[in-house]
Formats: sequence, C-alpha cells, structure tokens
Amino acid sequence: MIRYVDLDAAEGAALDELTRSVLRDHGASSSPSLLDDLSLVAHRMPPRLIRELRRFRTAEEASCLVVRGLPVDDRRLGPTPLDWREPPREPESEVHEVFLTLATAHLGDIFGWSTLQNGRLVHDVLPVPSHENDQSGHGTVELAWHTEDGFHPYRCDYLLLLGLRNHDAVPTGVAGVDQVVLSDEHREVLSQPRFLIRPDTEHLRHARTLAADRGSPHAVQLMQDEPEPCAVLFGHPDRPYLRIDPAFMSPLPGDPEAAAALEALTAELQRNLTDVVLSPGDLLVIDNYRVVHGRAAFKARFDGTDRWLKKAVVTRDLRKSRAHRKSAAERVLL
Ligand SMILES: NC(=[NH2+])NCCC[C@H](N)C(=O)O
Ligand SMILES: O=C(O)CCC(=O)C(=O)O
Ligand SMILES: [Fe+2]
Repeated sequence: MIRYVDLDAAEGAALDELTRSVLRDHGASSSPSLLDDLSLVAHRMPPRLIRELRRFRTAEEASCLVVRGLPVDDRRLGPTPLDWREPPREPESEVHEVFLTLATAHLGDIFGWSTLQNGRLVHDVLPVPSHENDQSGHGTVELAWHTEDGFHPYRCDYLLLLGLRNHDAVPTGVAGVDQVVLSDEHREVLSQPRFLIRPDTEHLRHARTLAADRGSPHAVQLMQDEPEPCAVLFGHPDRPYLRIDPAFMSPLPGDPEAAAALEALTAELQRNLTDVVLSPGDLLVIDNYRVVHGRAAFKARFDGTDRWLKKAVVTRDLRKSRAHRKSAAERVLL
C-alpha cells in the first residue's frame, strides 16, 4: 500500500537549489506567476521523483507514496507558529512550501477552500491554543481517520503532507480500501446511496462567517442542513474507491443494514491502520479515493517546538467544480 522513495543526497541538494531559486524568482510559494508557470518549473525537479509521482497517479498500485530526503534544517525554520494566521518568523518554511507546490503539479491541480485557512493553497498543520479538542489539523486530541473533505463532491483526489518538525514522532495513520475484507452483501450495501456525510466543524465555522458577510447561505451550510445521500464505495466493483468519515457520518435513518455495513468497513479500516511518522523532509502523498488518514493524540508545548506540517490538496480536474469557483482560472472554491 505504501511506496517509499528515498532521494539521494544529490537529488536532495538539487531540490534545495531549485526551490530557493524559484522562491527568489517568484517571491512567494503561491504567487500567480509561479502558478502560471508551474508545470514548466515542476519539470526541473529530479526526473526520478517526477516519474514516481506520475506513476503513482496513473497506475494506482501504491495508494500512499512517501518521499524522504528533502533537506529541512530545523534551526533555519524558526519557531513553529502558534496559529496558521501568524506569519512565519523566518522565510525558510516558504522554501518547503515551494517544494510541496511543485510536487502537486505532477498529480493535478492544487486548489483551496474559502472555508479553510482563508483560501490559502498551502496550509499549516500545527496545534493551535484553545483548539486542542478540535477534529482538525489544529487539534491535539486523536484526529479520527477520514477521507479528506469527504462530505464534499469536489474533495481532493490527492492530499500531500510535508513534515517540517515532529520532535515527538507523532504518527499519521493510514488505511487503504484495497486491504479490507468484506462480504459481498456489505460491499453491495456500501455501494448504494444510503449514507450521509456532514461537513466538519472547521469548514462549517468559516462557512457561517462567510455567509454572514455575504448575506447569503454558503454551499457548505446546505451540505450540513440537507446532505445528499452518498455511497461509501464507488468506481470499479473489484477495486472500489471510498468516501468515509465515521466521525461526521451516519447511515440513512431507519436503515440498519446500512449501519451494519458501515460498521463492518469501519472495523476493517481500523484493523488495517498503519502508522507513518512524518519526519522533517518527509512528503506523504495520499490517494484520497483509496486511503483514509488520521493522526494520533499528542501533547502540545506551544513553545515554538511543536509538530509542524505543510499540507496541500490536489484535484485531477479543476473544471468539475466550476460552479463553485468565481472564474475558470480561480483555484479557490467559494
Ligand atoms: N474525522 C475528522 N476529523 N474529519 C474531519 C477532518 C478535518 C480536516 N479535513 C482535517 O483533516 O484536518
Ligand atoms: O496531522 C496529520 O498527520 C494529519 C492531518 C490531517 O488529517 C489533515 O491535515 O488533513
Ligand atoms: Fe485530513
């Protein structure tokens, strides 16, 4: 399920040089000029890495890819911010954001959500004071495993997590649908639209604020109030994709068969959960159609040494979400 790729020292050095020069040329990791030129620039990455990313996308053999060996210098990073809104003390982390952005180009289109981190394309995953109990990247309680943005029809195809700092080796957990053992009856039920997935609290909170500012309801609120019944398994019956987030979902009311099938799949994924510790410079690419992910509970210190990841989401087809975006070229869902 997990394919590991270890960059050698020369590849790591080449990436370091490339990302620094790209940041000098374009000024920011998500600058319009870089996004315009992204596929060109991304072809200056080491060829072996490009091949691995493209094969991951096309072949659907591995469902997680771990790329190790990007040089990350803890001393140059500066302290872990206390909030994703806080501008980083040092410019260094943006060098690594460039790496993440370039990597996305070989998988599809990087995009953002107006309801998450102000529409930023690269997110910070770090503990935020007073959000310890949140079921989000800002919490410290166990983050229940999930399909990323599973409630949303235009959720990502791929999710990328890049480790910057993880002194306590807090693991990310992954489990793939290919490994689960289920009866044909359960598979059949799970393939029917008998389940409701509601938005998580982070999307909802910002959707409410945006709706108040705009004076009109937000699409995410409608998905909360009237979720469209969906299937958990879809695609090819022999190698199905999945869409699941037990913490925010339920079977249709009065459907014990759906409840039992969901429970069986949940138990199987739980049984198959595998830890991946993202150390500095480790990139984890998750196929969001085939793998769920979560994170163990941990203790935050809030002293600048806390766990810190960068995150990006990728769609294979930005066009399908056109009704949710201001313009064809806009990458942020309203
Ligand atoms: N089971 C859950 N916590 N689901 C919501 C996930 C929250 C958010 N997408 C995150 O990964 O940070
Ligand atoms: O912190 C982690 O390892 C996973 C976080 C996560 O699920 C996310 O940011 O989507
Ligand atoms: Fe997640």
